[in-house]
Amino acid sequence: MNLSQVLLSALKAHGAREVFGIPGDFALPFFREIENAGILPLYTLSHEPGVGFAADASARIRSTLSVAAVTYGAGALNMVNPVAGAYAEKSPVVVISGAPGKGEASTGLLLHHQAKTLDSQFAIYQEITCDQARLTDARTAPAEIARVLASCLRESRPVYIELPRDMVAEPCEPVVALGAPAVDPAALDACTDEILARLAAAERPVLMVGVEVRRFDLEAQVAALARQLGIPVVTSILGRGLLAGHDAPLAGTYLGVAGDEAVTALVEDSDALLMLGVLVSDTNFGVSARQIDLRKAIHACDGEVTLGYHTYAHLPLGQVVRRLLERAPAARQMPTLAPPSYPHGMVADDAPIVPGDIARGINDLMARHGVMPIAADMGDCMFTAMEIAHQALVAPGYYATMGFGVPAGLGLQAATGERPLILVGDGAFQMTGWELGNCCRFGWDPIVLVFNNRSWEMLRTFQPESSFNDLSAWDFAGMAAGLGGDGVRVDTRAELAAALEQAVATRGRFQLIDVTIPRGELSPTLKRFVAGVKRLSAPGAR
Ligand SMILES: Cc1ncc(Cc2csc(CCOP(=O)(O)OP(=O)(O)O)c2C)c(N)n1
Ligand SMILES: [Mg+2]
Repeated sequence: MNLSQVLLSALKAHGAREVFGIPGDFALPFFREIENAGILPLYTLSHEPGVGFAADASARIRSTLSVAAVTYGAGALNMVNPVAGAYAEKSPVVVISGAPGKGEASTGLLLHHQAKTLDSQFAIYQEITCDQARLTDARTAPAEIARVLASCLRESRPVYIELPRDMVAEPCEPVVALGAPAVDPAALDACTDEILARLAAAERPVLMVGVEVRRFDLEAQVAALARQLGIPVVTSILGRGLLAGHDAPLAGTYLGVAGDEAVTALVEDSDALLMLGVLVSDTNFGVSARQIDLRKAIHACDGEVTLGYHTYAHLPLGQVVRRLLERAPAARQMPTLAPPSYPHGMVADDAPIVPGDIARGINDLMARHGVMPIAADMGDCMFTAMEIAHQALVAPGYYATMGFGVPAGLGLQAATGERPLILVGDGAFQMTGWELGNCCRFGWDPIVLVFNNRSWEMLRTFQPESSFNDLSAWDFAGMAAGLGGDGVRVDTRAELAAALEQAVATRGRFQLIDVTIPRGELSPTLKRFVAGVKRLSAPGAR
């Protein structure tokens, strides 16, 4: 085999099921190898941010690594933002960048696509990946690939592989995958015993699940653990959608002052908050009504478990969950929880549409036609997603970048074959919505709801005096046909209800519903979030 075939085979063996990418002259030879080898299907998109977001979503929904292949310089540096978001939200994306060959790198000329030096890109990617390799020697390449792919899966973070274009066809030995690092059984037992002792001594234990539970494919085990422990479960905002379809005593999503009061009280009154795979971020905890004393919490994330003032190192979450399941006593009783409730029954009348209506309309639609995986962009559409019945959701809930929604929806359909629902604001659609033009090439047919308030509304809520938050009215519905889909603008709730039914009934072409929302109208969740942030950030609030 050659180096490209070895790399592609190793990627597939480690869980990759496709490559998203855009070539360039430094990557053309590698893309030719991808196409000729047929080891992984290649989906080329139109702009590298879309490549990164699509690969990120594929990794999230399949709970394993994914691949984003680009050219050197203009391509790879164009993808820095999505990879940074994948790093922040623990999504294992393998970035493969073409690069100048040995000969050209030594000409002494400034090469096209070169920024500062030929090492600059590698240095930039060192900041947003957990491991890196430059495949400049076919003798060491298998071990380099094995190391980097093992890091990607172990850390659940992006990694970076630089592939000089004169190396792609070099004969190469296959990759031998590295095994998982050994775990100290005594430390694991001491840690799990301490966790169980704290939970047993607590009067109000609560389990909070976060992104790592999905990333390490632990939802079934964590649902079983919650049942065995007999304690209520909540998700973090970034963990929204976790345990959907699993039998777990799920109370809802913790949103602090922006969320359900009962869920907020459950978490903030707990005397033993067990956080599994939760990122302790401002979006997860920044709107806590009361400061949660994290020193009383038990936090398992990033391969460590912290209890109070001490930390157990090198304990992967999967091992901790496995050992807890083996050692936890059977629950005396299950918590009596009111199941989470979600708004239904949108009135299909001539009233204008507000974001809360969209959540109701989608909940009604899914009650009739079944759930769909959801990709949400940053903006009020993401807060509206918190009001949609709990199911698989990918959204930039912590890194909070715009542009994620449409490409992530395409990544979902490429990865799962399931038709996704995409929620995106007009501002974010202006960034990456055009990737919909690639749907017809690959047979994708997402249903896309554009929250068209002609505004950067989230910014306006924090700075209403600035007129630069006003956007003009783009006719997104009118643009759909030119991109190979169907578009309709809806101004009333009756029109929204009809458009949703029509979209579900139409397969094979993306369906874009351009939803007119009066400027200034917010989802109930965003209203509470903004009010909470303003109140908690007021002088003397804490
Ligand atoms: C890549 C990037 N650049 C800027 C910003 C900063 C921002 C956060 S929210 C927002 C406005 C979003 O407008 P949209 O119409 O999409 O949604 P809505 O507020 O509901 O009306 C901006 C510009 C972020 N997060 N990411
Ligand atoms: Mg908007």
